[in-house]
Amino acid sequence: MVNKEEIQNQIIQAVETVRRTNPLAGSITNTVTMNFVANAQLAVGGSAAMVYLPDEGEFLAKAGGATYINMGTLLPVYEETLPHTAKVLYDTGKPWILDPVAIGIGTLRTQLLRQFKDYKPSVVRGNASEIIALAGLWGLDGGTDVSNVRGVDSTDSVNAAKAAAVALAKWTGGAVAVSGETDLITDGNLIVFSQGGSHFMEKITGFGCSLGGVAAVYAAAASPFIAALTSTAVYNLAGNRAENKADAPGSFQVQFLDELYKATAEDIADNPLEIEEV
Ligand SMILES: Nc1ncnc2c1ncn2[C@@H]1O[C@H](COP(=O)(O)OP(=O)(O)OP(=O)(O)O)[C@@H](O)[C@H]1O
Ligand SMILES: Cc1ncsc1CCO
Ligand SMILES: [Mg+2]
Repeated sequence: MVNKEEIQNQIIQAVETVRRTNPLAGSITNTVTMNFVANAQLAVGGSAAMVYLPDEGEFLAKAGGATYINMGTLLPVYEETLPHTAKVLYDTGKPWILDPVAIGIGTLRTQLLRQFKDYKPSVVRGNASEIIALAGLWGLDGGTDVSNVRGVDSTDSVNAAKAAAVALAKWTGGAVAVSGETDLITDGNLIVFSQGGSHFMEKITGFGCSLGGVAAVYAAAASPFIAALTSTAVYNLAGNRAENKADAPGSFQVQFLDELYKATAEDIADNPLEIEEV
């Protein structure tokens, strides 16, 4: 039997531990949304640091409680930085979050994402099309050979990524979070649907990226599954609240960061979630 109350207690623990301990979660992430990722990490109580170079990725992997890797805007140096950092994370057993942004574009991205299969990210976070394409690239159930990602955007529904998400979580032994109007989080045994958020989140770039960065902050203090659930829940809660205070995307983003900062552990745990067994 699934104990929802136990999951909610663990969410509360994760939020409180992060606010008390200010864990470092380093990132190698895209240049479009880097600032938003760092600010969201700080708003929930974490500490942020962004780097590009191989030895600096290794340094943060070892120094931080968890690491965020986002493939958004690849640079030549990432051919060395990303596999090097991911291997250090895997070898040291440190949690790491992979956001396979724009999977399908270019050969370096494909090559790097293929390599990550063996370094088993603790949380894979992406929109539905990215999750389906990654399962396809790794030869897992629910995946497709051809990416339906349109640039960085999804063309698939969250539900269409269910089998891929479960297969990825079973492969990594961690968790997978699929974002969309309703979010889906799985550890391969349970599937949780998290409600909330706002349509404005599609009108500002980086809500997905920053969600991944926040998941890394929580992964420094909780299991991958609870980290994925907690980050998704606080995003849905803060998105709802910000929508009530803003009437356009720019002011929404400002209100959202404030609500991320203000959300209590209990309110985050109480954000609507539905649980089913795989
Ligand atoms: N229509 C919507 N209604 C409610 N919440 C939404 C909606 N669309 C996205 N969200 C929320 O926005 C956040 C980011 O999800 P999204 O699927 O847009 O990520 P993404 O496509 O990877 O974004 P990006 O690549 O721009 O960072 C999640 O918390 C998700 O719940
Ligand atoms: C728009 C964009 N392009 C590369 S990364 C990024 C941020 C959203 O994923
Ligand atoms: Mg994205």
